[in-house]
Amino acid sequence: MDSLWFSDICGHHVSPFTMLDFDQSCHRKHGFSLENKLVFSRKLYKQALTIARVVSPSQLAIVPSPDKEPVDPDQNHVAWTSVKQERWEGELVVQGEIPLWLKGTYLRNGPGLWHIEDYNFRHLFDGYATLVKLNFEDGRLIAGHRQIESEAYKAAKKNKKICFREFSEVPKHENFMAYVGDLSKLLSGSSLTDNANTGVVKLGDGRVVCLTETQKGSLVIDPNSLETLGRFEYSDSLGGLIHSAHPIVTDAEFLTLLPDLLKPGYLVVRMEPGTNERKVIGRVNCSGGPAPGWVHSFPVTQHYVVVPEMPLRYCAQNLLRAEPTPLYKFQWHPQSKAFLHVMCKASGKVVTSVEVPLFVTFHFINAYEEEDEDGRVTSIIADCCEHHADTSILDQLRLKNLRFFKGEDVLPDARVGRFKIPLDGSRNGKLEAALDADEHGRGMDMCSINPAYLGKKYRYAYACGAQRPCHFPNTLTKLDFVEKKAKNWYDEGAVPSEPFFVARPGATEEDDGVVISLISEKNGGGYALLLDGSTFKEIARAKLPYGLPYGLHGCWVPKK
Ligand SMILES: CC(=O)/C=C/C=C(C)/C=C/C1=C(C)CCCC1(C)C
Ligand SMILES: CC(/C=C/C=O)=C\C=C\C=O
Ligand SMILES: [Fe+2]
Repeated sequence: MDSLWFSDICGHHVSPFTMLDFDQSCHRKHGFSLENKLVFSRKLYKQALTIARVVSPSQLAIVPSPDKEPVDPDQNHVAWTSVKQERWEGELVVQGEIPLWLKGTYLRNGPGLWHIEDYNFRHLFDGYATLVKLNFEDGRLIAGHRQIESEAYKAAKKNKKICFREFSEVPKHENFMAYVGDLSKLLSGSSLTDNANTGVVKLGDGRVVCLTETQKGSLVIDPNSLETLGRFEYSDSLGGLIHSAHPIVTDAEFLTLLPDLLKPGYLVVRMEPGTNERKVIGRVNCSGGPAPGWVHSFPVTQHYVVVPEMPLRYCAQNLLRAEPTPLYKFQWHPQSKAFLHVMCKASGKVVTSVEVPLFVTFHFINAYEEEDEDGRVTSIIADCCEHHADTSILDQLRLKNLRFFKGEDVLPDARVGRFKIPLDGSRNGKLEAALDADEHGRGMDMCSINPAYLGKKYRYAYACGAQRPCHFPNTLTKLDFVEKKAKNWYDEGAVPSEPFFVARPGATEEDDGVVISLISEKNGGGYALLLDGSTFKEIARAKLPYGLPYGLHGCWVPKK
């Protein structure tokens, strides 16, 4: 049966046809019906056939993970080691002083479990989500962590194997028919992961949602118990399978981008607090390339949404592959160029699309409008953690590379990339470093700002930088875009996670507040750290009972 399938699929006579036709013809010939009768795009389907042609049945057998190598305990940093247990909660002993105004819960999400039984995952982004909380009140600190109960995680635990498509991992198929069945599930989205391991946001109505890049991976959690309450169901009929991992969330709205892989472009959508319905603000068509650029994040100004079109683009072929490619589900298309599109939030009109130098970024930091003396908006400034248009950072985030550090300086350089987008009809935008990257050791990612400055002219950002030699960002850094200086915090061998800024209630200065980070230490320990937002000096730390794995993004849930 396998070889029959293979030769059918390899047939050179294949004409464009729908899934339904395909299903019927499969059923006629082989008594095999594909589970999904969805009529899907001919284009994607033809791509599926191309992949099927290049994948030989032997490649579909269960294969050991290529990264399954003996782990050197000396290299086994707790940041890159699966979380010790499903959950824990307890009060921490605080050294220093937690300000009494700090009342609420910091939540941090990230991929904390990177194996199932003896199968080790490949990439940082594959891990099953571990949610961490730090609850501050009256100078005291209660911490906890818990695994997010996604369908993907529950199925993996039950079946002792990966059952959904993760960032780089794909369930192994027993035979070729199972592979073809999985392709149809991929196109309907049912085989995609809901492992909400990227971030966590508090909606304007108080609901707290963990997110990843698949829409189905939007899971509502309880910020106190960290229990997974269920899927956040989008009640609209916008469809699509993926969205930006970083929506812009304020008390007034939730904005996100839905990439359109079939007709390359993006829908800009908005959801009101208290609803589950996203409404379309507008649509941007891509200016180049066969597919939209990856939109892990995007920035907004007060009146505009900036839609980035990176030359690192989603790749339907790579989505369908059983084994990861060097760029996973993406492909680098330098010839397709890079663009930034600016959409008016009120009208949905694209006011400009400019070509910009090639860039690679996961994270935009902020954006704002620049005005002339008559108050007319002349340009938009958009800042991001920019990896010098070099995609190798994605490979550097493979667990094999993260777990192997022998002192070589292998972290690719990054900078604060500052785009200037003219609004006078010019066709090109500029990209320059906002400050000398040596200020932060030429490492730059995992940024936060004072949320009151979202979309507005701002002076400070907090991020992870580098003290070299290193293989991963290892400092906490305060960036000052006026003085063009950085202040750096460093603890030898420690891996700090995203510095998260919480403003002091009533503050008038942008940096009046605290910066929270969770630190994974080289000795296997870990602690919660509080820095003063202004001086960037330590004000408190509290040791955790054991070190936690590296985590990605957080949010602040103030005490009601
Ligand atoms: C953790 C992080 O930053 C990114 C996670 C990205 C994920 C889980 C992406 C998953 C995807 C699939 C499973 C298939 C569709 C493409 C894509 C969105 C990359
Ligand atoms: C850890 C990371 C991206 C996370 C995405 O959410 C990037 C690190 C880059 C290092 O320079
Ligand atoms: Fe991110």
